[in-house]
Amino acid sequence: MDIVLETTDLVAGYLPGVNILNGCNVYVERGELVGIIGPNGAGKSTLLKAIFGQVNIRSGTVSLSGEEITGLKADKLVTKGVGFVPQSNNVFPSLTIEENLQMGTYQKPKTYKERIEFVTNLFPELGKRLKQRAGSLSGGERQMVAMSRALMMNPSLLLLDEPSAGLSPVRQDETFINVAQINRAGVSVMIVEQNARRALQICDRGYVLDQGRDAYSGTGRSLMSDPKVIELYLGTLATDHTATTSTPTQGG
Ligand SMILES: Nc1ncnc2c1ncn2[C@@H]1O[C@H](COP(=O)(O)OP(=O)(O)OP(=O)(O)O)[C@@H](O)[C@H]1O
Repeated sequence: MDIVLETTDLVAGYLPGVNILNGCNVYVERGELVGIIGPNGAGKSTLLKAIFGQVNIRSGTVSLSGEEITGLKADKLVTKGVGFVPQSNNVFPSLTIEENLQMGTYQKPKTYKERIEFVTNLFPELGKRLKQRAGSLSGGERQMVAMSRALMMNPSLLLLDEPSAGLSPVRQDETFINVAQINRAGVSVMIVEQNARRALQICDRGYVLDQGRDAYSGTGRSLMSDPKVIELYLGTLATDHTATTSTPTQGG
């Protein structure tokens, strides 16, 4: 397996004595789109923040393509090929789309031309509106700009924290399509989502986090149709109960 990202027994938290991640093991293979779902407060966003050097890691490791990157700070991680798109405040509203994208290459300004070609090929709509201020965009369009800005550094791994949060159903759909498109362009992606069912539809694999542990893992399809996962996390809307091949990972 060609593994881009792997966390091993990750324990992390914000306040002294309170662990939010309680031994979390996840990985992303090169080219994969991996979803992290689970109940409110399970530690999904904390997992992304711990990987991206924004939460204290108390034990365990994070590796990027086999190199240990545990606890490295965000600026280092960006140069090593990790892109992170936080849930909110992820564009500079007073700057134009073009200026936002330029900020994405501030560490490697020479690559700007090549990278802007990449993102505007991916999202032609952005290319047409480069001079528009980001603050005047809809929530979904802002997410597109935020993801594009992270793509300006040509990341080998993109971490997305709830990109569909706060968007209308139509805009959520567009955002999931954009994420799938980024992945198809060759970028490995780890996405945290509250909209679990929709996320699992576009993911190659997923993890259900519960109380800071990876409780279940499997293909998107197997998780969506696993009666235990449905009962605990997805509600009662599922219709396909045929496949039950997800794996309880820690006795979950
Ligand atoms: N900055 C912080 N300081 C202290 N505790 C925090 C902080 N951020 C998050 N927490 C706590 O960590 C726990 C996990 O939060 P986290 O945001 O990782 O969960 P989540 O699974 O992403 O949940 P949600 O789906 O509701 O966003 C929660 O109990 C939360 O209150």
